[in-house]
Amino acid sequence: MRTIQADERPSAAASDRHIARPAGPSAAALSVEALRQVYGTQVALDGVSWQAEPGQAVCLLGHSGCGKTTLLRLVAGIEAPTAGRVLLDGEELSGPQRQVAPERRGIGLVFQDYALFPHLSVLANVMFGLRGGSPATRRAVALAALDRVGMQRHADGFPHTLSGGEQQRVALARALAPQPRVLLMDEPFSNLDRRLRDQVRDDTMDLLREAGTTTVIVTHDPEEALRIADRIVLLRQGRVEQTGAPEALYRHPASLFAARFFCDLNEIPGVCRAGQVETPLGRHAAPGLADGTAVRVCLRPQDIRLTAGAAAATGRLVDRVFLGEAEQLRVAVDGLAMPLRLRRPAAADLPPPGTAVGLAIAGDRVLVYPDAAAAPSPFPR
Ligand SMILES: Nc1ncnc2c1ncn2[C@@H]1O[C@H](COP(=O)(O)OP(=O)(O)OP(=O)(O)O)[C@@H](O)[C@H]1O
Repeated sequence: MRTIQADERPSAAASDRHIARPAGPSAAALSVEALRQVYGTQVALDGVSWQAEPGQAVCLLGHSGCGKTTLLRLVAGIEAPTAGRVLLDGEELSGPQRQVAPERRGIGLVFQDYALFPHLSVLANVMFGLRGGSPATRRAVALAALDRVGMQRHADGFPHTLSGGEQQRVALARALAPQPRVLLMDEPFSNLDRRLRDQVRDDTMDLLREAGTTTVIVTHDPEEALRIADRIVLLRQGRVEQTGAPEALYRHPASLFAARFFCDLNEIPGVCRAGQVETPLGRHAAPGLADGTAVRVCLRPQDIRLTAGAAAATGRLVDRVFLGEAEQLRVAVDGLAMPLRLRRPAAADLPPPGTAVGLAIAGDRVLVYPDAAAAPSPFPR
């Protein structure tokens, strides 16, 4: 089955954030072509291809075990692929004939646990990866890198005296000091608590955007990918499920898997007849699906609202969960096995449970997919 590229949709180009992102002087275009990686009988990657333009931030996104870290290791050159190629500005780094050593690739790495040397000072940690030039020059370059991440005053300190966010910044300075052509980051924010994570993440992405560094970031968190990426590569069991700009993937997920990945969905089973699916919430277009196809009609909770006017359906309010700024309502609708979930800004004027309510839905936001559970898997391993 051909994977639909979200970029093929007209809205993708308009929302591609990298257009406004100038590439740094050393930033390179990275592409991986048909990468395959097999460990014994385990197929970790199977025909994976994607590109990062110079200066772009690409997020490799997917559930645990889908092959994200393996991809990073192949790009870094820590492992050689079973098949396929890695290219930097068109030059083959890994391929059937060639395997350039990691230290000769001009690629920087930030590990999940930062991997700072505990016995070296902050400054020595940053100087560690610098080659060439006099010790005084290397020291000046390392201090400048620490300055960029706001850590110069900790130059003589040691990693164990720093907070998690500070260690992350030192790791970033160490990776950026040699001016890599590409920076790879493996779950770089996952060790930080939530409040600190947002701040460090925004600061890091600002810095990388300023430097114009081509960056590949591994994450399993869809919100993080939507927030920081110019381009997302969504992986599923060693294959690319979909690639594109964050907004394109969110608005136009190419499969039920992709839709579920980015949002909690109300899923209503149905059957396609003459290009449409009849549900208790009305009739929905199902273009391109054959008569008799079992489908899932998917509605995001934020695309359903209560209305006193013309309603797609009526139901009875079951309950409300207060979420701070927002609230989730559950509404039972005749003909649906499960109550519908709605999300809206928290309001004071909620009727009591059991009240009859009208429901309006954003018809242009309804997603319809073949029901993967009712059909053979399109992703045989
Ligand atoms: N050296 C190895 N030997 C055998 N199997 C491996 C090896 N490295 C990875 N795998 C397998 O390859 C698959 C992909 O692993 P990988 O670490 O790339 O996933 P991941 O998406 O990074 O997962 P996580 O988010 O949990 O870190 C997994 O099934 C894993 O068990």
